[in-house]
Amino acid sequence: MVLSFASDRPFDLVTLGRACVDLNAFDYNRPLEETKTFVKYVGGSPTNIAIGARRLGLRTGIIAKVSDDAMGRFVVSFLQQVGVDTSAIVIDREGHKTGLAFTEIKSPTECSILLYRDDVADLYLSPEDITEDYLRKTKVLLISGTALAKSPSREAAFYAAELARRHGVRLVFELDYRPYTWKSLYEPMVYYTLMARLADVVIGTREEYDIMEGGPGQDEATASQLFVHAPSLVVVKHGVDGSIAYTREGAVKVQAFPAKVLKTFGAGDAYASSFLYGLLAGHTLKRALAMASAAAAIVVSRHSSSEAMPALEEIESLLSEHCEPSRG
Ligand SMILES: Nc1ncnc2c1ncn2[C@@H]1O[C@H](COP(=O)(O)OP(=O)(O)OP(=O)(O)O)[C@@H](O)[C@H]1O
Ligand SMILES: O=C(O)C[C@@H](O)[C@H](O)C(=O)CO
Repeated sequence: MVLSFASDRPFDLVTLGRACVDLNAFDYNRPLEETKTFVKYVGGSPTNIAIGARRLGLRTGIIAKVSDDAMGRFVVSFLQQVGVDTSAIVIDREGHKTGLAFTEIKSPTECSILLYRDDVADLYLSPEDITEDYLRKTKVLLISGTALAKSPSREAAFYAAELARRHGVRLVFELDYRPYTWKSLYEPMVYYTLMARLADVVIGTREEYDIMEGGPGQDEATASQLFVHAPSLVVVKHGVDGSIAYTREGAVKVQAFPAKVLKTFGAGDAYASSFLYGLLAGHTLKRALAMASAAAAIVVSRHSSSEAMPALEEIESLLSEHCEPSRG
């Protein structure tokens, strides 16, 4: 087992961060300016991860703040339908809105996201909204880096991380950098570093680690610097060039799977949910990485990032198709 987890907890995974709405271009393969129709999905990286992990059979929940309107109700009701626990979702009573993401699908390789996130409800999650009892109930807490972009969500995330450590909950930090939410590059540099040092597992793209480190770095050096602190597992994603996981004992690399790509976003969320599933199921690091990579390849071939999350059989079938790697 790569990591041990507390036993006898009602939840396997709780995520903390934004619960939002994605409006994905329906008449795609054109710029956003020319897109007239959109399909509405639940979105936001930590929410997608809770949904993806639930689809694989994990018992998941999410700590978030949503608007007191139709968008907030849409998010909560979808999560309930798919079996993600919503009892720690707080309703904002001060009129802040749920974030919206308009996704542009110009071509399978040219995608972008236009976020409407001014004064969004999720960044108003506050330490008072965090319940110690809820955190005590999970094996893993995943914190999204975007939750650190602003107070009081920033303090809520650090408070939750502290409670997680106190109660033997494994802490996963997903860097999840979205440029528009931060005031300067110094902010993510400082807060990412502080959170990453507290976490057991850190997951991010090379570009996101560069933001954290304040300049271009090397994967191995990134991992070694974190191993001085709490992390024992550091995952660096390189898009279609695959990903690599470092432990104190060494590194394991996995290739991306070939995919008929519809859009590029959502890959990272599918990857995290499936990777954590693999770790919690006690698979080898190689197998957990391959499952992550397979889930990501499936989601990039589909229209959404949440409803598109694959079932275990779909991941296993892709793995066996490519005969990689052996079970562990
Ligand atoms: N075009 C692709 N085809 C197949 N697999 C892909 C593709 N892009 C990404 N992946 C897989 O998804 C993993 C994560 O992708 P990436 O490094 O782009 O993370 P990310 O930037 O967090 O994703 P996102 O775009 O969802 O924010 C990669 O390591 C790879 O396994
Ligand atoms: O909130 C966002 O950043 C957009 C997401 O909702 C979207 O589903 C995505 O980018 C997945 O990673």
